[in-house]
Amino acid sequence: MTKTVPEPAELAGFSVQGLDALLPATLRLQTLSPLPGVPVAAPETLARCGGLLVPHDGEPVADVRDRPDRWAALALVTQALRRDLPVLAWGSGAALMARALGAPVQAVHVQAAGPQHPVQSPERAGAPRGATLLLGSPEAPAHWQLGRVRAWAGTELPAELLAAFLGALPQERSRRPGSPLEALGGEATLRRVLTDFYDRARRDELLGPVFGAHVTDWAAHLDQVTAFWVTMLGGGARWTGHLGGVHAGLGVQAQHLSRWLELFAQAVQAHLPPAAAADLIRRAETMGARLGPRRQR
Ligand code: HEM
Repeated sequence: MTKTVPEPAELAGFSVQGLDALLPATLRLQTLSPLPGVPVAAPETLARCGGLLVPHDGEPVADVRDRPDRWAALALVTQALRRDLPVLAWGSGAALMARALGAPVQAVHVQAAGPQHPVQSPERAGAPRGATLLLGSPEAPAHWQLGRVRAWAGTELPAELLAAFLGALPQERSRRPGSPLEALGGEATLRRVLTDFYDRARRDELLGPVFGAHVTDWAAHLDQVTAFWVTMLGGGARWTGHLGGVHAGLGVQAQHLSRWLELFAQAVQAHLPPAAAADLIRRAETMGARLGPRRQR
């Protein structure tokens, strides 16, 4: 399948680059589709995104069958919503945001443009539930806002909307982490916790012999266990397996599990602030409870 690369959208008479340069580096804008001078967002760059532009690119929104790139775009804006990032969307970008927020999208007949009806994208969405309608009607919203998302149905973004968006960015910067993994400091922090935990477990008189009897390659074990926790903490599907199956033949008893949880809590508390530590310990206890019944025999 060949995909035509859309021309970068132009913001009439307005330089994003110029204004963005005035913002602190931590607040830099990113864009979903090419815009001069603005880096294109990717899942791994959203953590550094101060605000997301979702420009009109004329790409489909309602029917995205056979368009993995559009599914990826939807996944990306959904992640931006989860992070509560400030978003400014227009044209087909506005329809995409509305779809990500659950609004229906339809093809529209192009209407005569006017102050109440800017030139429309060929696909238009109703305003998402709970949105504040700023211009137009509920069925044909020209401009709406929901939380930190602002959308303009027209294909050309009025300069004053961009200026207002950029002006509000410093106060609106999202601090919500994208996943529990990010909340506890990312994979590097997780690895420090797990390395410390296995140092303790290997030295432990009860657990040490069990691990010693089954683990020969500790680096590989640490990689596996890290992949497991990354997956459990929403950092990506890196581990596939069955925890019960892995432990079934190890002779794990109740005393092993409670020592495991005790040492895990010690390692977690040594590296994480109290709230993040409590969250990780609670997750381990829940998993331990699932390993439970087999232990009791
Ligand atoms: C909530 C509690 C526990 C969690 C979340 C957990 C997690 C894991 C994970 C993710 C693996 C690697 C699986 C893989 O290779 O794909 C693993 C392996 C292992 N676990 Fe646990 N575990 C728990 C409790 C225990 C306990 C109580 C013991 C007893 C000492 C234990 C001993 C082992 C051993 C020996 C292996 C290596 C098995 C092998 O490679 O043959 N685990 N565990």
